[in-house]
Amino acid sequence: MPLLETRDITVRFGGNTAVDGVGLTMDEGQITGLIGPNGAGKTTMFNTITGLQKPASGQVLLDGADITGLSPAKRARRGMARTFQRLELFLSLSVRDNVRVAGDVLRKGSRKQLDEATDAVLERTGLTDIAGRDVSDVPIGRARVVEVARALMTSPRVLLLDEPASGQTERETEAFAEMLTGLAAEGLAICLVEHDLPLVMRLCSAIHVLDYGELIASGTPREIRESPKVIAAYIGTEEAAS
Ligand SMILES: Nc1ncnc2c1ncn2[C@@H]1O[C@H](COP(=O)(O)OP(=O)(O)OP(=O)(O)O)[C@@H](O)[C@H]1O
Repeated sequence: MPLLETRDITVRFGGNTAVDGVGLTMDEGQITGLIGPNGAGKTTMFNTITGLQKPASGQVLLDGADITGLSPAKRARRGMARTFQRLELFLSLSVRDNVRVAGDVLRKGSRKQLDEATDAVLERTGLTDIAGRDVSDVPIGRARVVEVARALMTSPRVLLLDEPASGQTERETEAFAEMLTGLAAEGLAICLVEHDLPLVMRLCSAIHVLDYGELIASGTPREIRESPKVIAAYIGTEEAAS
């Protein structure tokens, strides 16, 4: 059974169908890609999975349980965490406090335990050296890692990342890729929305492709690369399906 599954999700904004009957799955210990040209419906799917967007129809299942009616907070307590395409950090707080605050909200335990958990996450994500800096002074590539660290503070089972590599240098992306591979190896189900297609092809075991709100392909990176529908969807965009 997949850890996370959507069944026949449709989302409409007025007369515009942003997501049209999409069913996709994410497995434990795997990095799953969700790709598609601009406006394809990727962020809308993330919003629907995490409870920020109510679908017109369809279901979201976590571990086989229907969570479609649950609030974002309840989903978070069940192990769902995400990052945002437009960074949603607390700019007046330090890196450490941005990470710590997520644990404050969701973790039980003493102050000392929370401090220790924060240190462990900062270490795990390679942020210890900049922990005391204001997040507003941190380059965007590393600020994206701060968002991931904050998500990890909730001890998620499913982690949804919305364009995490955007704004990163090549070196930062390398370190980031290594971190994601390590997190998946520890059992996390990671879903990656990302325009850096070579990165997606390299990291993901399965990829779902949206185009104009419809799921046009699901498969391994090789199947996706060779899919005529996917190639057609990307023709005319700057991104090459290679
Ligand atoms: N709140 C909203 N109100 C109205 N239309 C919306 C809203 N959010 C998204 N849309 C529309 O829904 C469609 C899907 O948008 P979405 O942001 O999910 O695409 P995306 O694949 O994440 O795009 P991008 O790669 O550019 O981030 C687009 O046509 C978009 O204009």
